[in-house]
Amino acid sequence: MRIDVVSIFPSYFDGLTLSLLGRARDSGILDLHVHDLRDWTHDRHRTVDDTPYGGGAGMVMKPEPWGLALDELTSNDTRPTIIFPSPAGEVFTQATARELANREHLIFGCGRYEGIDERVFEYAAALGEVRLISLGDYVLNGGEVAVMAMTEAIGRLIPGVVGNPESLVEESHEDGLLEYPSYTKPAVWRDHEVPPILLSGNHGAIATWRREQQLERTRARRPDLLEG
Ligand SMILES: CN1CCC[C@H](Cn2ccc3ccc(-c4n[nH]c(N)c4C#N)cc32)C1
Repeated sequence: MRIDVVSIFPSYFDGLTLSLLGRARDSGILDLHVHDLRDWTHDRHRTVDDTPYGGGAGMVMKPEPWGLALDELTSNDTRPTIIFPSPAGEVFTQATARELANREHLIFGCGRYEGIDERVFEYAAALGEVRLISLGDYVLNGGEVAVMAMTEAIGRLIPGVVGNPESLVEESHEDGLLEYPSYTKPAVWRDHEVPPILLSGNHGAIATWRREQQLERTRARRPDLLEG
């Protein structure tokens, strides 16, 4: 999979050179490129924003640099998926991550200020599948944090990125439930004991206990996941 990220803060993504995704990039499983939107400006000040038509506070990202960036990043392939983080978008879930992990080419466009000129989304629709996606119902200052989260959630599902694929199965939201609690040595820590069932060696009973823990936690913390 190829991922292109466009941002006015490209160094935000230095963290994607670390850990699992860093190794996936080094091994060629993940072909990730981060770009500075200002590279597609031509004025002395490398301007990417301007005042909003119709008035209002703040600034809006100009369409021209985005148009040039998208033209260049989509020139070599069929139809990429072009994702713009937005508080007005569909909410990103594990199902979204699974869906996007099967795509060949993702382009993430990180907005800042009050957002990107709407015509950019209209223009992009002729170049690929456009998705406006929100990280959740709270306001961030731009799209970069969302792209970091989405890239990690998607990247870890790409075959070969996570060493043991089995670990992708028993985790929160994969089966619609929250994950069970985890423990490791020592068996007793500051008078806190590991649940004895986990030391029993009875794998059937352990599996049953873990499932019960998942249901109990989901009922208590995320009853919405059990509806419908
Ligand atoms: C119109 N609003 C006004 C308040 C400030 C906003 C700043 N901003 C500019 C670009 C941009 C992109 C994503 C997000 C964002 N916020 N919350 C989430 N879950 C997001 C996600 N994905 C926020 C963003 C823009």
